Amino acid sequence: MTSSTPETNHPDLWLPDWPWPEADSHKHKRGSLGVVTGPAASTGAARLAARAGLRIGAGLATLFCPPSATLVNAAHETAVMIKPFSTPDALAELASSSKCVLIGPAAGVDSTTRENTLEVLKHAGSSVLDADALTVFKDQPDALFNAITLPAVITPHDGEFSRIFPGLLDQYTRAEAAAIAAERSGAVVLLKGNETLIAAPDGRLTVNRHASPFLATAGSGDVLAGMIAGLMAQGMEAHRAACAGAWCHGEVARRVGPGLISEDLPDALPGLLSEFYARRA
Ligand SMILES: NC(=O)C1=CN([C@@H]2O[C@H](COP(=O)(O)OP(=O)(O)OC[C@H]3O[C@@H](n4cnc5c(N)ncnc54)[C@H](O)[C@@H]3O)[C@@H](O)[C@H]2O)[C@@H](O)CC1
Ligand SMILES: Nc1ncnc2c1ncn2[C@@H]1O[C@H](COP(=O)(O)OP(=O)(O)O)[C@@H](O)[C@H]1O
Repeated sequence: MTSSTPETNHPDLWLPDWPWPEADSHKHKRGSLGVVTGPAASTGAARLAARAGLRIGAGLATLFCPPSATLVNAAHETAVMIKPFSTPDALAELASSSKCVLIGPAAGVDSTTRENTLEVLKHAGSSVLDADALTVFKDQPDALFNAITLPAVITPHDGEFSRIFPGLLDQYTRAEAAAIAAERSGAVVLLKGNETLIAAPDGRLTVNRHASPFLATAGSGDVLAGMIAGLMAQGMEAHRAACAGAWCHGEVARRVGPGLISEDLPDALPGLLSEFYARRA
């Protein structure tokens, strides 16, 4: 177990690795992101995430949805694409052609989400797991950890963290708990809160305090997961992508300020990204 003090998150840690498009880039080169939606009445969280992933630079963002959710998704989206799937095998095929897949936001706490999550972990180039994709492993967290063999980020809030790492938050500091969780799971663990801990299995440990209390609103975590997945779709290394996502999420929240709703966050990214772009070497 590490007892080291976390490094404070700052753009110097990841801005040099920002995946800017080259002059000869095209959308496929910039990286494809897939986001799995829940059934028809539970699709908003995944749409927030997909929009965030596209805004942060993924060349293609596609919602992978059960057939029942096709029309509701299609009615809401324009730049984000929609691909329905009916079975875990069909999702596996879609995941195989994605550089990163995000699953969990409003996916549903049921065996379908569990099977779909295992397919994503096996077939996507990299994965981000949030919300229900973590909760479904409450009774058997080792089944989740054993399936993590490729780059993966998990983004639990305290409730979700305690379901898959029972007792850690009672026995250790948040920094220690996140570090142990990363080592145990093999994933980068981003433990959300007003101070967010970001731990990698190799021992890197970062704390993000660049945030806003106005992030305490429904769907803001879904946007964060989408930002991280969008950066991983562009090839950014998992721990750096998680740190970059957390900082940018906090910065756009500060810019929006009082009255913030989650929809505002992705659309505040271009202003921030333009400042980053002007600073590049
Ligand atoms: N627009 C949408 O469609 C949204 C859908 N959402 C989805 O709604 C489902 C339920 O998510 P929730 O996160 O509300 O609920 P959870 O199913 O994770 O359970 C919430 C419970 O967890 C415990 N908890 C402990 N620490 C917590 C913390 N820091 N934050 C929140 N809960 C904490 C509390 O006891 C709380 O009652 C998920 O599938 C989620 O993705 C939410 O993301 C909100 C937005
Ligand atoms: N008081 C706060 N100060 C700073 N950030 C916060 C605060 N409350 C919540 N957040 C951030 O908002 C996000 C909430 O995510 P989450 O709990 O998953 O919500 P949701 O499921 O509604 O998307 C996380 O990134 C968390 O760090």
